[in-house]
Amino acid sequence: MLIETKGLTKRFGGLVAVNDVEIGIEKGKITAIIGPNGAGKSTLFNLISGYHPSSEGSITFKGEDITKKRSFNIAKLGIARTFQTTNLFETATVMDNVIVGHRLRTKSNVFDAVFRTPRLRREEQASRAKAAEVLEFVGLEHEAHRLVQDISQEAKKRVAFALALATDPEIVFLDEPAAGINPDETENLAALIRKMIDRGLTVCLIEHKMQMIMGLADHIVVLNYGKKIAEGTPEEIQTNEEVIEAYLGGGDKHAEAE
Ligand SMILES: Nc1ncnc2c1ncn2[C@@H]1O[C@H](COP(=O)(O)OP(=O)(O)OP(=O)(O)O)[C@@H](O)[C@H]1O
Repeated sequence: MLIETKGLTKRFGGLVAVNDVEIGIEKGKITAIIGPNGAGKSTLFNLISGYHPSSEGSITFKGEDITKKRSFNIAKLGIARTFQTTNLFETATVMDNVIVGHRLRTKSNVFDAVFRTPRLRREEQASRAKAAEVLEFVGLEHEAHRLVQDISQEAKKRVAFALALATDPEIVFLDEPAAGINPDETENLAALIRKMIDRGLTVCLIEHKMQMIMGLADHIVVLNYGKKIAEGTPEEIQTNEEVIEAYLGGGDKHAEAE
């Protein structure tokens, strides 16, 4: 397993958002985390990517304990993520947005910036080259110099992917990558996710669009009220009684329909 969690728990005051969760994310595969609204999916992502400290339990990446690491150091290890609402700089170009993502991996400091040292110039060039490479990968090479505010919703999703890829990750966590886009655009993004797998990446995603997930995921983990209630192949999950009950049973807000 590339990533494993054991007994992972997150409490917010009295609320147990993630409750004793054990998952394994296999290298080179697409793992989907599904569950009704408020099930703890985003919190689980936040724990693994170091945005929230866990209350209990452990997280390992390639056997190394990363439970206590901060988000910056986790990103450096090769774990990237996108957010439900990625904060892009709307009035900057697509290219500049992606360059910011790449700066995470560079070393220049204020001294370098003030004196425009060779290191800074070298790194700027490298960042630009990396941004161009990932923009081509996500199919946005022709939009690189457009302002983010002028590109389509699907293209913005691709920029978010490019930002994550610019950090040279081994695994990418995608938080609802297909939210707010139409079925054709959703299929395009699914194809991009498959392309990431073909290039040797591992993908873990949260998604409410069941049709997309069932056609894309190798392995599905289902959360409900913070607990893992099922996991398995799409076929196994679709026929799992507890999963059907979680989606169709009581409760106020449930997963959005296709
Ligand atoms: N920072 C926080 N402080 C307090 N409670 C939180 C915090 N983040 C999440 N929660 C609560 O934890 C629970 C799980 O939320 P989370 O966002 O992880 O669910 P989710 O499965 O991602 O939901 P959605 O599908 O709506 O995004 C919810 O009850 C939520 O209100």
